[in-house]
Amino acid sequence: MGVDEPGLPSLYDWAGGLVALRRMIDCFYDRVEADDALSGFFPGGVTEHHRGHVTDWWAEVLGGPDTYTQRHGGYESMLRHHLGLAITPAQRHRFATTMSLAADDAELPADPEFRAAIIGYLEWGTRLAMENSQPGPGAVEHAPTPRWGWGVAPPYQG
Ligand code: HEM
Repeated sequence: MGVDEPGLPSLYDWAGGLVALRRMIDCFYDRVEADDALSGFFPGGVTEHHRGHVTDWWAEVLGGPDTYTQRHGGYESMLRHHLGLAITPAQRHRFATTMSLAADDAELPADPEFRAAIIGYLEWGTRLAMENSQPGPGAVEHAPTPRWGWGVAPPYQG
């Protein structure tokens, strides 16, 4: 169940759990590897290690198991990976739209409520990643891993 939305399934369960999220992440990085704007971030291709860790991050954010916090270093580790990348607005936009396409590739649920929720997280997360990737201080150094929910448009329960 969602961490703070009693009576509603978590976004993680709605997506189809870890297997479905891994499918989305694989579709995403397969596209990234062929993308002129994004492939340069991953010289030599996107490793199995990276794909697995990012899947665990998304699973935790969407209300699944807290594996990323327990085993991969949590928020601080995710933040560290983005420091200094100097992500541009165009690269951020490409990243977000590519994930939306990957959700289609992976045949995640296509209902408006689920897609609105994950796109909301993507807009939020990519903008934070872009800000935190710029030179100089400014990033929030310690925080819990975020937990995302349905927001203002949960599944309709007439
Ligand atoms: C919702 C937005 C994002 C999420 C959830 C996310 C998630 C993550 C996570 C969890 C890691 C660490 C993986 C590990 O523990 O090994 C990571 C690393 C990385 N991310 Fe992101 N990221 C986001 C946005 C971006 C954007 C916009 C870019 C670039 C355009 C980017 C580029 C990278 C790169 C290059 C690394 C690996 C750095 C390295 O291995 O040194 N990320 N990301």
